[in-house]
Amino acid sequence: MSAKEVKVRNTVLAGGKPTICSAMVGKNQSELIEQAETIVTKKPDVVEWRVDFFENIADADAVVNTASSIRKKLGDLPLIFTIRSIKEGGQEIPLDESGKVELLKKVCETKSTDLIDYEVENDKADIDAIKQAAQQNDVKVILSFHNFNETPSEKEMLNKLEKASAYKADIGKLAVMPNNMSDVLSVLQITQTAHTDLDIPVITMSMGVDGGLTRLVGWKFGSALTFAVGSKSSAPGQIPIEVVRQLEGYLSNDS
Ligand SMILES: O=C1C[C@@](O)(C(=O)O)C[C@@H](O)[C@@H]1O
Repeated sequence: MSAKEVKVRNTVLAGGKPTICSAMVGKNQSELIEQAETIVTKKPDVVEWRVDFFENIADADAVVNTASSIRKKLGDLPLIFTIRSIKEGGQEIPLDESGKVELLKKVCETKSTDLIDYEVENDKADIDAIKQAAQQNDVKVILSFHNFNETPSEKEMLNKLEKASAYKADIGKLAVMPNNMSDVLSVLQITQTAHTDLDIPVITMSMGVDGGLTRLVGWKFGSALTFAVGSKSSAPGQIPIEVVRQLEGYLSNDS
């Protein structure tokens, strides 16, 4: 397997092949289980739990128990555990950064997830602590960057992905909001550049209605994962999984 591929359970995250993630955004265990059951029927390749939506996030045992109940519903589908910060488009949560880091480490130690998403702009010491707990427990780390207001310059976007690589993330991720179609082209351009030049896989998307096309064709430019709606949307512009899957079929060589 090349350094640009990450294998989690039976899913290979690379670029250049269609791979879909659906998110769960329930506020309690029963909503999450219901969403997991619906999502599984839609056959994504990966599932994300957006834990910032979980009302019991401050109770680490509740989080770990819920992760294990979700895990049972997912069969062999890889799970991404994400606490998106309010700064980068997430929900307000009753945990400060050190509480968040402790929770992420515990989730790694209890092997409750396959991947952790943490933002690349966080303190390097926190990133290193999470990376270490993850590595010891065979959990992969995605270092991500989000901007829900605008699309930074191509140079800045590439810098974020390069930083993820320099910090030894397993995968780099970038989600930004376009204000025009040139912004959408920029995301596709930097996706191709990062896919060619970096030594880790990258996940990219342009959000909103205008960015929607990146969710359909990003993999052709090297994005290793696209987020599509399996039960409920977790970001603007996400398209139902059935639509993404069908189009991917037409764009694949083996169709
Ligand atoms: O980072 C991402 C990407 C995303 O923001 C999107 O635009 O699809 C959705 C989030 O749930 C996920 O954590």
